[in-house]
Amino acid sequence: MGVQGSGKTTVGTLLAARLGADFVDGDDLHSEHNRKLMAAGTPLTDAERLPWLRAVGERLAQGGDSGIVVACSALKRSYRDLLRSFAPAVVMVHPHGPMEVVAERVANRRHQFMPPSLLVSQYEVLQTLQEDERGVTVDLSLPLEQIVDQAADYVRGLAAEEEPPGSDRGRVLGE
Ligand SMILES: Nc1ncnc2c1ncn2[C@@H]1O[C@H](COP(=O)(O)OP(=O)(O)OP(=O)(O)O)[C@@H](O)[C@H]1O
Ligand SMILES: O=C(O)[C@H](O)[C@@H](O)[C@H](O)[C@H](O)CO
Repeated sequence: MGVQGSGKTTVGTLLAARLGADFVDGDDLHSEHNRKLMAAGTPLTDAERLPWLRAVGERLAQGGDSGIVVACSALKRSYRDLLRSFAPAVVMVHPHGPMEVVAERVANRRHQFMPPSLLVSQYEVLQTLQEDERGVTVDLSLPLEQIVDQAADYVRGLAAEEEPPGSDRGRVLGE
């Protein structure tokens, strides 16, 4: 999860490889209508995000043979509640940090539909992870390797904790 340019695709791809899981970019699940709105510099409303979040939830719920990592902004608590209604065991990884750092990154990359002008609105909408949400916040200013280490440690820690005692599913994700 995270604002545009926070590193969801980059971190998600590396994390999925580390865990041996599939990777899906939620950007690929947006409707043509939503893509056009964003490309024109119009932030999506809750109602416009809803069908997209459902599609992301369905994809999460389908999973993959060895797990799945999905990149999705999931900016509000209510959006994440919706995703959890599809996939209750989902773990959030949130690369988070100063807007100035992200602004510089988005200024230096090309995106298929997301203009840098939407970044302020993304920070305005963002609600960070709350205490009772299963997830980890990582500092997006860190080198990618460290971000992925922290995220993978968190996910593996949870997987080990949640392994039922005496289970023959002793293998921790990605090992
Ligand atoms: N920790 C990092 N250190 C340096 N550069 C980074 C880091 N994380 C991401 N980047 C760079 O920042 C840019 C944005 O990253 P990325 O595309 O992964 O973000 P995103 O959240 O998926 O964006 P969007 O949601 O807009 O698709 C890319 O050019 C990426 O290489
Ligand atoms: O929730 C939203 O406003 C949007 O869908 C975006 O956040 C994009 O999907 C994405 O992150 C592209 O940069």
